[in-house]
Parts: sequence; structure tokens; C-alpha cells
Amino acid sequence: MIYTLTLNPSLDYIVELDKFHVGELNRTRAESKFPGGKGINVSQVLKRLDVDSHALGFTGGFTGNYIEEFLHQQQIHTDFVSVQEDSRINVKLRAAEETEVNSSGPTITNTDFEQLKNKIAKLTSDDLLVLAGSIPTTLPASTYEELVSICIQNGTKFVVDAEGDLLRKVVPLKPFLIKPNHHELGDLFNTKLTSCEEVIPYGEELIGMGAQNVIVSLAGKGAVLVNQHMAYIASVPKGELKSSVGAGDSMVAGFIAVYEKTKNIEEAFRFSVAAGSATAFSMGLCTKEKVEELLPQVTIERKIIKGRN
Ligand SMILES: Nc1ncnc2c1ncn2[C@@H]1O[C@H](COP(=O)(O)OP(=O)(O)O)[C@@H](O)[C@H]1O
Ligand SMILES: O=P(O)(O)OC[C@H]1O[C@](O)(COP(=O)(O)O)[C@@H](O)[C@@H]1O
Repeated sequence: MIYTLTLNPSLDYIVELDKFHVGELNRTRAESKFPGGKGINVSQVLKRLDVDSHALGFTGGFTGNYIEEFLHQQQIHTDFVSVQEDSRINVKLRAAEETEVNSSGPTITNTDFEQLKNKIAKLTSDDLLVLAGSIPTTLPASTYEELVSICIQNGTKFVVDAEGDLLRKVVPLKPFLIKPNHHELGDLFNTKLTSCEEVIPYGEELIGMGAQNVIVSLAGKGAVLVNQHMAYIASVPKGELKSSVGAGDSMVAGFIAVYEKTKNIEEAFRFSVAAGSATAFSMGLCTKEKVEELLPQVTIERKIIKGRN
């Protein structure tokens, strides 16, 4: 079974404005709200791709209830630890540019955390856990390492989609997949990356450090997958960008959905890119039909790396 872990779920409140005036009263043109948080988005996209998963993490208050009810309506299994304070609200402003304000999240007590660890300890070597997104500020920076070490003890395969120190610290623990975007990858290595070709050596470095597969997304400029055997560069489909919120999460879901069925890395990567773009071209997350429509537009170039193959 596939499990997703969202330590900091959110209600994503997306407002559209013709123009955003800082320091003035703004009125919206349209608005929508969705449950969010990276693991939750992965579960939602998996469901749209006909793959079942269980969503784990912490939820609380009226926002937590909203998130859980929304997931249940989509027939997604949930097993959240209930916390005292409200789950956070993340604001996404869509004007000429996209501006995001992600909140820090509710207080998580030691008892809450212990309850979550007990749930993760029940996963087995037949399971896959996707750990995705930021952690509430009350949890220690070592949270992902602690949870991953439980997975390692039980032989549970794990995927990590996080940034900064959270990501850096789990790479040596050999995640099956990590998916930084090019900004997050650049931040890890204290550099600025702008093209697929530039990204490959840094992807290789992460493989050397322990990751098994690294997908780096570069929004509209393409995507790269690096593993011990090969590097691949994918083109992205052309279309009108509606909202890129959840595009990265859709890539993770698309990859897992195809890889778990076929064990074919290249096909999983191609589908993953189509899923990312299908979400970027939609308000909200992609549908299976949209992903399949875009799939023929994704071309994959294999890069033979000197010293390997
Ligand atoms: N402007 C765009 N045109 C086409 N595809 C896009 C665009 N922006 C995002 N995508 C798709 O979404 C994926 C993830 O986008 P990106 O913004 O890099 O990730 P994240 O959401 O993690 O920051 C890309 O690999 C691509 O498939
Ligand atoms: O946990 P973080 O890093 O604050 O991110 C949470 C946000 O990420 C999202 O899951 C979207 O992620 P991506 O755009 O990176 O795919 C939103 O739904 C949510 O508001």
C-alpha cells in the first residue's frame, strides 16, 4: 500500500486578481479553496490516476475537518493524528505573478508525535511512504530523519519531497526518490541553476550522496531524472499556465503510479512530467484524461554519463 505523510496539511486559499496593489484594498476576481499540503496532493492525484493510498499526518480544528471531509468525499483513506490547534491556511495570490504565503502550522505536542510514529511503525516492506512538505515549527529539524529511520528498520521504501535541511539530512538515508525543483536544488548547493544540462551534475552529486532517483523540475523549462545508471532530460508540453500549485506533487504521484505498476523508470518519468504539466494547465489538480492528453508531447532524451554505463 502507498502511504502519504503531510506533517503540515493546509487549506489552500487561491485568490485571483487582475492586479495586486501592495498596501491597498484589493478585491478578488475569483477565488477557490482546496485541501493542500504536499502529501495530501500526492494522495489526491494518485486517486485520480486510479491508485489507492492512505493519507497520514496531523490535522486540527475547522480547517482540519474540511481537509478530511474533502478527502473522504474523494474516497481517499485518512488516518490523521488529531491536534488541538487549527490546520493552517496557505494563501496563493494569482495576479500578473503568483505569490504564495505559506503559514507555519499548529503546535504539535510530544504525544501527537508519538502517536504518528506508532502509525508509521506499522508499515511493512510491502509499503511505500511519501514524506512531503514542510514541518510545523514546533517539531524538531530531525523529524524526517526520525521517521525515515523507522521506515529503514521495517524495510519500508520511502520518497521525500522537501527542501533545505529537511532534504539534505535524508539524502544519505537512501530515499527511493527525491524531487527538488531547480531553485531548491540550487539552494542545496549554494548556486543558481537555470537549465536541464546544468542540473545534471548536481543530480549526480545527490546520487553519490545516497539518493536512488532524483527528479529535478524546472517548471516550463523541462525536467531531469538522474539515477546510478542514466540521466534523462524531458521536454514539457506547451500550454497555458493556470496555477502551478501542486504541479510538483503531481509529478511525484505520476511517477509512483506508473513505476509501481511497470518498474519502468523512463515511462514513469515521462508520465510524471505530463502529470506536472496537466496540473500547471488546470485550476486545481490534474485529471487522468488531461495527463494522457499531454503525454505524447513529452519527449525524453537519454544522456550517457562518462564513467557510468
Ligand atoms: N509553465 C509550465 N509549462 C509547462 N509545464 C509546467 C509549467 N510549470 C510547471 N510545469 C510542470 O510542472 C512540473 C513541476 O513544476 P515546478 O514549478 O518545477 O515544481 P514545483 O511545483 O515543485 O515548484 C514541471 O516539471 C512541469 O512538468
Ligand atoms: O509544506 P510547504 O512546503 O509549506 O508547502 C505546502 C504547499 O505546497 C503545496 O502542496 C503545493 O506544492 P507544489 O506547488 O510544490 O507542488 C500546496 O498545496 C501547499 O500550500
